[in-house]
Amino acid sequence: MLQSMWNYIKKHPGKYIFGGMTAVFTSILYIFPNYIIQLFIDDIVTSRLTQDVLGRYLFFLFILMILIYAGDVTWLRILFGESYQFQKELRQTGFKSLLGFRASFYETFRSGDLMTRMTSDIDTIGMLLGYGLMIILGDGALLLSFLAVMIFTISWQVTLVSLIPLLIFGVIIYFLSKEVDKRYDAIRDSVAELSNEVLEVVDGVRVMRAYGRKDLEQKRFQEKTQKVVDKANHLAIVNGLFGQIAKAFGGLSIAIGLMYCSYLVNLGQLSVGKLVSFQLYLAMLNGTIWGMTEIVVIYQQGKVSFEKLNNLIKANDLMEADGHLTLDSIESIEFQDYSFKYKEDDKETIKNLNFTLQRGETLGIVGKTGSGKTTIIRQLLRQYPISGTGTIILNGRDIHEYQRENLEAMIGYVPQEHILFSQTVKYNILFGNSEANEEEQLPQAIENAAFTKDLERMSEGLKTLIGEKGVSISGGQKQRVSIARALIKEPELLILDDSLSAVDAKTERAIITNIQSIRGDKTNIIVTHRLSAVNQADMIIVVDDGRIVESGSPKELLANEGWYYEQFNKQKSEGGAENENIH
Ligand SMILES: Nc1ncnc2c1ncn2[C@@H]1O[C@H](COP(=O)(O)OP(=O)(O)OP(=O)(O)O)[C@@H](O)[C@H]1O
Repeated sequence: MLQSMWNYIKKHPGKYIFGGMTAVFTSILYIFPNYIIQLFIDDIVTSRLTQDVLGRYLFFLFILMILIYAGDVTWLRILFGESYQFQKELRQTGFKSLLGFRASFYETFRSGDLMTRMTSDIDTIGMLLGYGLMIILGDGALLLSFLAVMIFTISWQVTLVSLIPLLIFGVIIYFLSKEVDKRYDAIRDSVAELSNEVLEVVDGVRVMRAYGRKDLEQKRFQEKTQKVVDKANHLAIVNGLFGQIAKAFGGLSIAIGLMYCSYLVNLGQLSVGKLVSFQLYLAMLNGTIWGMTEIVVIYQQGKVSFEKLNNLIKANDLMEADGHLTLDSIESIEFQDYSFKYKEDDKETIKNLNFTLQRGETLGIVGKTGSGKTTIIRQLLRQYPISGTGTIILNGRDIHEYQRENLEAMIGYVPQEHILFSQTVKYNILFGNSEANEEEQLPQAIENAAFTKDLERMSEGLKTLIGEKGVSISGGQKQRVSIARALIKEPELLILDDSLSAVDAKTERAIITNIQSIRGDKTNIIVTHRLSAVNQADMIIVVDDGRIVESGSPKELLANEGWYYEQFNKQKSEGGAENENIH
């Protein structure tokens, strides 16, 4: 952690050198008011105080006050400004890592935990570079200057003796700091748990109400907030000890100093003015040492937070190294004896897949729920590291030889759970292709996704805000906005993963017909439970328990009289499937 802070400081040497010098200069100025008071008292004791001299002392005190104020404002502004800048850089680095991670990473980190790392942990680290450095620079410089003045202008023996309790105090603080570390770690974990709870409740509030679980959730939430309070109290006990011990040892050091000074005054070896100013220095020294103990707490908390953030930034989602080849088009996709297993599972989810898809063809993937259809799609999207056997060949080369980002740019993916942003309809569609022409491509994509009529009914049209800040749109509308987003990208490969489940059969037919007519020689993969969505496909594979159990054109599969044939007839009798125009 210190290394990364040091690296930041080294990047801005000018500001830190100027800030540091101003801090030291200002700290030295703090000595002078005490010195003036010392002269003032000695003048009273020796009856040398005149109105003139008093006026001069007051004038100097006034000037010192202004200089100290200006100095403190200058260096503190630099320090805190840079601390916010440092936080900004950490957030950007963290966010960049988040964007780079794959599905497997998000399955191990919970959202609340990620939020805590990106928000309060970074605040805590920033506090160390801002407030922490302020204490080190300000109080450190004060401490050194007070010590120097006490040793050289008053008495080094008195200074040493008075400091003994403070040294013992330092040792105690060192051991207490370890406890702070543990207890702070526990607090931030319980805060992360609380954030998870809030996110889950916000996400599932409708289901929660429908199941009458409001009171139960309230109770669970109360328990979690109570846990945070308990952990905070647990930490406060140790933090509180710091203050009490500091006061006790500080008092002891003032008492020792006072006794020793009085003894020297009696012997005539110390003036009364020096005794008073020594006590003032000692009191101020205590203040700075108290500040230095705070740095222990801030440091320990910063260390815990930094480790958490670093775990995120350095997290390895175990993806294989990126490939080097670039893609301009997708000519063919071939699965060769391909098997894949999720990290947590002990057996393979998809097994020995063999199929080929040529440019311009449409592949339908069907099968029972949980049979592995989405898992096949995830392999093409390279959401998981290689953990299976066999190969996926793209344009004659292993898929892993291609640059991931380049491959992603070729694919238009409509996932099962439709993720839309809390923005306008237009923003969500143009998200697929920000350079798309708004006069032509945008309305075309909307039309092809059969969303034009829905849009006309929306009061603000394309500017309608959807999601959190705007209107809630239906599941079927969400699906079509997502499809329009993929279509506007005009991708080489379009993947619809059960993306038509919430639209009626007529709308589904319209979308499929549109896709087939506009996609020309581009490739499509349609995963579906409704067989009518793939009755125009060039090839269909039927997946069962991760294996391809049937494959061929819709006509061939009907002739096979297997699972496809059964389902087709079942759906037809239920009025769902359309058997017209079967290939
Ligand atoms: N991230 C994951 N980690 C571990 N197992 C997973 C993961 N995702 C899916 N599975 C398991 O893999 C199997 C296949 O899931 P998959 O989502 O590919 O099926 P599917 O055919 O698309 O199902 P559906 O039709 O219901 O969408 C299931 O048993 C599922 O529990």
